[in-house]
Amino acid sequence: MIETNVSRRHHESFLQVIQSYYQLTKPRIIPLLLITTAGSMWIAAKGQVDPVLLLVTMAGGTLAAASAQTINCIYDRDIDYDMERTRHRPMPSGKVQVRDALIFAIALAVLSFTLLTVFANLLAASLALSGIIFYVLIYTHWLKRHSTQNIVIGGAAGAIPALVGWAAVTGTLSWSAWLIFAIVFLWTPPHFWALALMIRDDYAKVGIPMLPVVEGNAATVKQIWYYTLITVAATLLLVYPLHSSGIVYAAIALSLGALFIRKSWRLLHNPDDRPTARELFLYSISYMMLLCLGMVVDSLPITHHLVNAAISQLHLIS
Ligand code: HEM
Ligand SMILES: CC(C)=CCC/C(C)=C/CC/C(C)=C/COP(=O)(O)OP(=O)(O)O
Repeated sequence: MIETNVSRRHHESFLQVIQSYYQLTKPRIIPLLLITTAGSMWIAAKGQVDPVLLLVTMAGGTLAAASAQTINCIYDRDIDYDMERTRHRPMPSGKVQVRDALIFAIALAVLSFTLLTVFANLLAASLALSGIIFYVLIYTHWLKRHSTQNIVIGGAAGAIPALVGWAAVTGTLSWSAWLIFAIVFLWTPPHFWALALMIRDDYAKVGIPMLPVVEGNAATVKQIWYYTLITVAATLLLVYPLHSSGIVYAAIALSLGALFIRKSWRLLHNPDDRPTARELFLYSISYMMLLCLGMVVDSLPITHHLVNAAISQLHLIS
């Protein structure tokens, strides 16, 4: 009886340890990073992605992002302890020691690099590694605590998975790859500043110079507005002049974009209204998810067949 209780306790604490390491990787953000990788892969492969390559690239991307987030958790453990939202993370709450987290992060990075080099190619592996380095050194170490432009420049790290996807398929980077990178890059300020408007007091408390803290809500919503407009315009360049996506993607990008602009416009006129900021933040996530799914659907051979059939029907009628 006593032995059973002891083994149950061991079992529970083992699960808690696993859970703590899992939380270090900030797992909720990773699926969207992977969706941007997928959008890029499908366009690069013209709708026919090798399933093994897809699996390997997703796994390599996940490991790289998890490594980057773990190092971020180690570095930011002081401010994470002071902020309500992040206080219960594994580092500030003392569930994982710095040395162990560091070993975990290095193991993840090595695994990611090896997997991508062996089963995809060196360019994809190096891009993922540069994503980790950029996120840790440029965003976390250099900019996050020192510049109101922290997330604008730092946003480049979050856009790298799109390059990884393209590189995994083609072994090179093209204009379209850089455009998908730019779309995620330009989308990041509306995504993050909408959230920062909601939790600016938390950032102010720990002295992180997020734009709403330093320049106020009115200046922030203006910036969000401009970035939203440029993001939506950029999404259309995939159709023209690049011709990498077709009419189905164009319709999706236009509809999603119109809604993005509407929500951003509402925030522009209600800079102090937290529910409006929250609505834009939540929408920004659905927007990126659906936009990338639109890239995938548009690239599929069946979509091309259906579109061509519809166009021939229209010709017949007219
Ligand atoms: C420098 C750039 C970025 C910053 C500073 C940032 C910051 C944040 C923060 C602070 C949260 C709230 C997380 C929480 O409550 O624990 C969040 C949520 C989220 N971010 Fe970002 N983000 C950035 C870029 C990205 C990128 C590039 C993606 C994916 C393409 C992304 C996807 C998400 C998702 C999916 C969530 C919602 C997670 C949930 O369900 O709670 N973010 N972001
Ligand atoms: C290819 C590759 C490995 C790319 C790395 C991409 C990556 C990890 C992007 C994450 C972007 C993000 C959610 C930042 C939040 O940081 P934060 O520290 O401001 O968030 P917090 O306030 O919740 O701690």
